[in-house]
This record gives sequence, C-alpha cells and structure tokens, in this order.
Amino acid sequence: MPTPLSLPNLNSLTLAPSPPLRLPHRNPNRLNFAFTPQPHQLSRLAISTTRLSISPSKSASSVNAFAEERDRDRDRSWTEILRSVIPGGTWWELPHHVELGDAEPVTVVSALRRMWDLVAQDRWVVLVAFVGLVVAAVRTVLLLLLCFLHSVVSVAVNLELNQDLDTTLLDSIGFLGSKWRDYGFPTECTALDSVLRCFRNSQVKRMREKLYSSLLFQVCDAFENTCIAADFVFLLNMSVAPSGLSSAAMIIQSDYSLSFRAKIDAYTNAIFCKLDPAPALCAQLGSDCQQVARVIGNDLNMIFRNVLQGIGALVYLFLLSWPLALSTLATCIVLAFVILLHGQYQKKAAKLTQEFTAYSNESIWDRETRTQKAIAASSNHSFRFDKWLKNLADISLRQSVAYGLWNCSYYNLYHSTQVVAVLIGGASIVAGHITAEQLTKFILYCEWLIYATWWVGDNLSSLMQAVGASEKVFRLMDLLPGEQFLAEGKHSKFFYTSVKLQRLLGRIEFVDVSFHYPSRTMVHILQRVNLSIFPNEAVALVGLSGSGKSTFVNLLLRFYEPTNGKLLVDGFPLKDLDIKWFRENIGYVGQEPRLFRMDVGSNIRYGCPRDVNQEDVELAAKQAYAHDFIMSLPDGYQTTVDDDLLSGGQKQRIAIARALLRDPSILILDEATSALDAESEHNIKGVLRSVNEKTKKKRTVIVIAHRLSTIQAADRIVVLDGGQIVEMGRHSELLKKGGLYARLTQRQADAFA
Ligand SMILES: Nc1ncnc2c1ncn2[C@@H]1O[C@H](COP(=O)(O)OP(=O)(O)OP(=O)(O)O)[C@@H](O)[C@H]1O
Repeated sequence: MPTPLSLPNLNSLTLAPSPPLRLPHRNPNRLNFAFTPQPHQLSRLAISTTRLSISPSKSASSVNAFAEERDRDRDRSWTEILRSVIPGGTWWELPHHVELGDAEPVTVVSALRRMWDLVAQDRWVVLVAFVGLVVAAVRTVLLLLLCFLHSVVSVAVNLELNQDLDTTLLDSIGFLGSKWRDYGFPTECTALDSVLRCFRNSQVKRMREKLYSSLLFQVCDAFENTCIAADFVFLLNMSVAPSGLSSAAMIIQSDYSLSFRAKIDAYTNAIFCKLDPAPALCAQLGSDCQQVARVIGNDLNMIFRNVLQGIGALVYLFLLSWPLALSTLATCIVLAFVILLHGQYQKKAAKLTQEFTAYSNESIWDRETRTQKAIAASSNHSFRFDKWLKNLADISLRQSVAYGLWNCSYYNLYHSTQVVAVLIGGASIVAGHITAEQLTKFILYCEWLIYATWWVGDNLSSLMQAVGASEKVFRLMDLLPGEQFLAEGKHSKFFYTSVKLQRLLGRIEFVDVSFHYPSRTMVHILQRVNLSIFPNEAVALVGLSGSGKSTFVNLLLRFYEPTNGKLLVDGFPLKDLDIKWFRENIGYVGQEPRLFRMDVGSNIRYGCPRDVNQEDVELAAKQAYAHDFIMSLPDGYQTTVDDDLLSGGQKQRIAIARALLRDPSILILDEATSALDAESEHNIKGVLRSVNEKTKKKRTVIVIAHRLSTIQAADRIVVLDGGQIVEMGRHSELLKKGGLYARLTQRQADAFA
C-alpha cells in the first residue's frame, strides 16, 4: 500500500503516489504524483521544492490534459536523450576523478620533450630513422611528380601538340615511377619500422627502470602526504610496512651493495610473479610505459610520414586544379577539427582508464582470490570491483562510440570530396579547363590526401592517449628521493651528514617520541615514549592490537620520522646515521614475509651484505629450524619456491634464516613466529637468546608477539597500551604486578584451558 500523503491546505484531500513513483530525470527537484481520480478529486499535482501547483478537477477534460502532458513528457525525454548524445552533450561527459595534484597537466609538447630526454642514449637511432622516413616520404612525393609528368606528357601526346615527344619518353617515365613505387618505399618503410620497433622496446625497458628507481627511493610518508595516487601508498605500505611486508622488498631497500640492476630484477620478479600486490605499479609499468613509448616508436613517425605525403599530394592537387584543390582543403580542415576534438577526448578517456584500471586491479588484489572465495557469499562482495569495472565499461563505450563517429565523419567527408570533385571537375571538363584523365588523377590524389589526413588523425588520437597516460608516469619519475636517501653528501643547497659507525653496538633510545601517521594527523599513535634498549638485550613488545608496536619498529627502521622527540642509536641521532649502513646491520622479519620466485638458497641469501657460502646458508637455516623441511623439498636448497608454494610457517622460517644470515647487530621480529606450530616455535626461541651461535657475537633483539609464551624468555617485556608504555619488566615481575600483562597472560591461559 502506498503511503498516503496529506496536504492540509487541500481540504483533507488525500493523495497517494501512484506506483511506480516517477522521478523525472531532467528535474530531480520535481516529483509528479498521479492518483486514481474520484469525480470530485480529479487533478494532477506537481510538487516541487519551491512550489505546489494544482490543476483543478475538470473530470474528462482533465484526463485528456493529463494524457497530453504525459505525451509531452515522453517527447521531451526523447529530445533530451537525443540532445545528450550529440557530440558535446551530457552523455559524453567523462566521470570526474581524483586529480593528480596541483602539478601542471602534461601537454603534448612537454610530454614529447620528456620522451626526448628519456631517449638520450639512443637519439641517433631516432634521428637516423626519422631522416630515413623523411627520405622515404620525399620519394613518395617524387613518385607523384613522376605520375604528374606522365600525365602532362600523355596529354601532350594525345593532343598531338608536340609530335617530338614520342611514346618512349612516356613509357620510360611510367616504368620509372612504377619501379620506384614497387621497390623503394615499402622496403625502406618496413626496415625503418623495424628499427623504431626495436628502439621502442628498449625505451619501454628504460622507462620502467626509471619508474622503479624513483619509487624505491621514496619514504612511506612522502606518499601518504601526496595525492599522487592512493594506489602507490598501498604499494609502499604493502612493501615496507610490517603489516604486509615483503622482507625481500625491504632488503632491496636497505641493501645498497646490490647493483641497481639486481634490485630492479628483484622488484620486477616480485611484482610480476605476483609476490607483491602492486596492481597499480603493474598497470603503470606494463601498459602505460608501453603506451608512452609507442609515441616515438610509432605514432610520431606515422604522423610525420603522412603529413609529408599529404603536403605533397596537396601541392599536386593545386597544380592540377586550384578550385578543386580548395574544396578538398576545406574538407581536410573540417577533418582536422574533428581529429582535434577526438584526440582531446581520447586523451582524457585514457587518463581515466589508467586510473580506474589501477583501482579495479587493486580491489582484486587487496581481496585475494582465495579469501574472496571464502567470504564472498554476500551479494556485495564485488561491489568495489564492479564499481570500477562499470566506470571502465562506461568510458570504453564512450571511447568506442567516439571512435565510430570519428570514422564515420572520415568516410562521409572522404566521399563528399569525391562528389564535389566530380561536380566541379565535370563542370571544368565541360569548360575545357581540365581533361578527364586529369580529373581521374585528381580524385586519386584526393584519396591520397584524405588517406594521409586519416592516418595523421588516427595516430594523433593515439598520441593524445599516450600523453594522457604519460602524466602519472612522468610525475612518479620526477619524485625526488626521500631525505634519508640523500644522506650521502651535498644535494641541492642542503648538506646531509651521513655517519657510519665502526661497529653498531645496538643501543637504542626513544627520547620523548610521539608520532602520528601523515594520513591521520589527528590520531596519535605513539605518545611521549621513553625507552632505552641496551646492547645485546632481548626486549619484547606486547600489547593489544593497534597499541603501536609495529609503529615503534617502523620508526626504528626509519620508514617514518617521529613527529616529536628523537631516536638515538649508539648515542647518535638516527637521522644522522647513514641509512644504508644502518639497515645493513639490521635483520628484520615482518608479519607476512614474502618469498621471491627463486630457489630456497637464493631466497635465504638474498640481500645479504656480506659474502656467504652454502655452509653459512645451511647454518642460518638450521638456526631458524628450516633445514629439515628444506631438505625434504624435491631439490633441497635448489628447489624453486614462491609465495604460494610454501606454508606460512615455512615462509616465516626462511625469512628468519635470511635475517640471521646477515648476522645483524639488531634483530627485529614482528610477529615473525605467528604461523609456527608450538614445537617449531619452542625450538626457534633460541633466536631470542641474542647471541650468534657460531661467532658468539651478541646482538640486540626486539620481538613483537601476541603469543606470550614466545617472549617469556626476554630480558625485558615492554607493555604498550594506546601508544604509551604502561608496564615494563621481566615476565615474573609483570605477573606479580597484576596489570595489563598479567591480564593478557591470564586470558591466553584461559583460552587454552
Ligand atoms: N600507514 C598507516 N596510516 C595510518 N594509520 C596507521 C598506519 N599503520 C598503522 N596505523 C594505525 O596505527 C595504529 C597502530 O598500528 P600498529 O600496526 O603499530 O599496531 P600494532 O600494535 O602493531 O597492532 P597489531 O598487533 O595488530 O599488529 C593502528 O590504529 C593502525 O590503524
């Protein structure tokens, strides 16, 4: 039953919206109510937010008026639909989306300049290819000249104006022209196209490398502060923050002894082997770089070549008949205008497609397929993904229709040129200004000109798309390395000191440290934390989920800078220490270590700053209680693994072995044993003893664990609550105290009881 709507000023007239309630799309403020009329109540109401209009009841005439109004409404909606779909109408509006910040938008000229900079090493290849193409295009134009000469001579022969010009000359010109056409131009173009294609591939590679290097040298908060792309925040958080850390990614970041090439390979490996959920980066490095590189490898040369050929054809058209040439030129100008519009539209659409593809990829990645299968019973499970897909489909539909319209305009204009040529040309023949053969040639040259214009247009729209795609790629490439990565000497007007200590003892001091994440400035994660960790001490951080344990470690690893207070390492401000050297001396295992697609031995050895042999690798694996399961794999240490081929506990043990192999002065384990069974965990507790079993070298250990049995052997247990240290002491002392730690221990004991 529809809800009755009472209008007090209508003498208790009760109206009900007739189902279905129609909301006219053209005026969302206006609601039309229709109701089944009683003889004394027949009326139609239009209620708007600003006025209420009532047509008084007039029985049959009102019914007619209502029907007419409805028809008018229908007609109006059709005209509105038609108006919206014509070029420039509302249907063509592309969705608004995240702006890329306040940087200047990339123009064709600036994009080309950037691309030219990128091809610095191979400029000669581009130049040679372009010169070749110019030569090829000029030859084509000369071919036209030969044809033209051929026609002039044949006219002379036909008209018998000059009996001295015999058919031998005519034949030789025709023969020369056909040979030139058959062998010269296609061969050259194919060869040059191949050269440019090879060049394009190397350019894609270079762009990807540059983009990677720019990303690798960013600090997390740099991304969180900018609106460059939420997807890159996601990428970096996944790569370096403990919550989703790929240990390997962190090692790449920390390990500068690796060649840049190796880092790139490792990252490529990690990302393209699906080890790191970096959908946006995949999109950026995959299609976008390829699209941008296509500009020089393909679009520009096609545009250039066709412009030259078009100019040549136009010149001959003018030589043949200027009225006809003018009419063709007018057509070409209209065509160029359509090209421009279409190109601009495609550029915008390409930019949005790039954004939405990244977001749709992200929405798949961040909800792993298996997880999705497990929990996706709800009808809303794919809401995010569907939303992006719908946006993509909408854009793609508009792009296709725009392309169709563009093609349609081309063909219509092309045929209209022929019609005009036949009309004007026919009149010219009758008037004796041109011959029928000249008209035929004219139509052929027209075709050539229009064809060249079409090619220019087609490649120009592709160029525009590439420029759209290049915007984000270039902005990411332009990011300056984070401050901590510049700590190697002079950089612009700043001078960064970089202290390398002779030996890292492992004394860590948090002095009055407060911190909030850049993306949530109002939420204070750590508040006035004061803590000194002594060399060779094993300290455990415990607390409720979200109490700031991982953040504590993030600051120590210098993924973020404290907003207040300072961090000292061996008495030196952490800011002044060489970040490369410092991270080389740290072993870190995160909550979800990830493995690279390579053999187990290489995975353990990965990023190790010192020379190690197989014996060292095996020793580290034994300490991490990974040796036995590794030996049970088909090829032992040579077995190729990746994230999906091992269990969570096995991956954690390999990651622990990797950290131990570095023989670090400070070892950080953030929930590093959460996936281990009780026995493995019991065995691995030895890692906590803060001594390298082989060298007997001591080390500082920081352990974060929810399973409190893991940390009972720690020298000191620090309890965090709401970003503050609330308790500190040994296991037995804290139990006696009866505070948060005792409560947590009790809860866990109850849970297992
Ligand atoms: N990159 C980030 N941006 C904004 N807030 C964050 C970020 N990372 C973590 N936080 C927030 O900081 C708080 C502390 O997070 P943290 O990961 O340090 O907690 P934790 O004690 O390690 O938790 P857990 O035991 O569940 O791992 C949480 O409220 C979390 O939501």
